[in-house]
Amino acid sequence: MQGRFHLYEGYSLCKVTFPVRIFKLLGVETLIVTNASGGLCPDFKVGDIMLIKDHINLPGFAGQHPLCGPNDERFGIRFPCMSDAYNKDLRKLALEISQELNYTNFVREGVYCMVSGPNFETIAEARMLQILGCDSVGMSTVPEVTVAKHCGLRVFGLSLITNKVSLDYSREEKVNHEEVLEISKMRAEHLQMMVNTLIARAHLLDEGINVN
Ligand SMILES: O=P(O)(O)O[C@H]1O[C@H](CO)[C@@H](O)[C@H]1O
Ligand SMILES: Nc1nc2[nH]cnc2c(=O)[nH]1
Repeated sequence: MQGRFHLYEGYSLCKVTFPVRIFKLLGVETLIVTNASGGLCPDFKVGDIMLIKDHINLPGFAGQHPLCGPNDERFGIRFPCMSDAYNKDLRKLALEISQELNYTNFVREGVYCMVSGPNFETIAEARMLQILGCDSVGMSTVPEVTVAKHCGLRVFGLSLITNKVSLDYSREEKVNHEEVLEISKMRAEHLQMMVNTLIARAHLLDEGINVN
């Protein structure tokens, strides 16, 4: 996909995730998601690439969930397991690739949290998310991943840390969307390289071939 739909644009989560079901019907087996997010983990720097290990579906806690409503059994079961949403083998492969590409000083692993947006976090909200165990926060991805997991797609996710989320009332810098775009442009080639290499090697995992 070139771009995506967001909840904050006014689309229902059913519409936001519709393309994922189309992918499934087209025979797609693996969904690779990328996004931009704000770093909450104190160790993260702007420009880091975070391999998404897990997520927190904050809108889902409040009933904004793409699988609410009658379950379409053609896609998946009523109560899907979500404890292994991000495929372990692909994450391991991505870590190995980041070593080969000499990217280790800016590749991390962590937990992504979705909020609805469109405003960026207040300091109190950011502190709360950090306490909850979130390493980064953004306004997308989780609905698509949830629907992908529901219909049995294998998922791999990368989040680019485009800014540090303000956790301190004395900090003067303010996050803005221009910064998000600028950092995304700066890291675009590294992200492309990681994804391209991963795609080139992922099928070897399916065939049970040692990728090292
Ligand atoms: O998650 P993506 O769409 O990559 O982008 C993130 O960056 C935008 C805010 O700057 C929001 O859309 C947020 O979700
Ligand atoms: N919610 C949220 N989304 C983002 N997308 C990019 N940076 C951020 C951020 O700091 N907060």
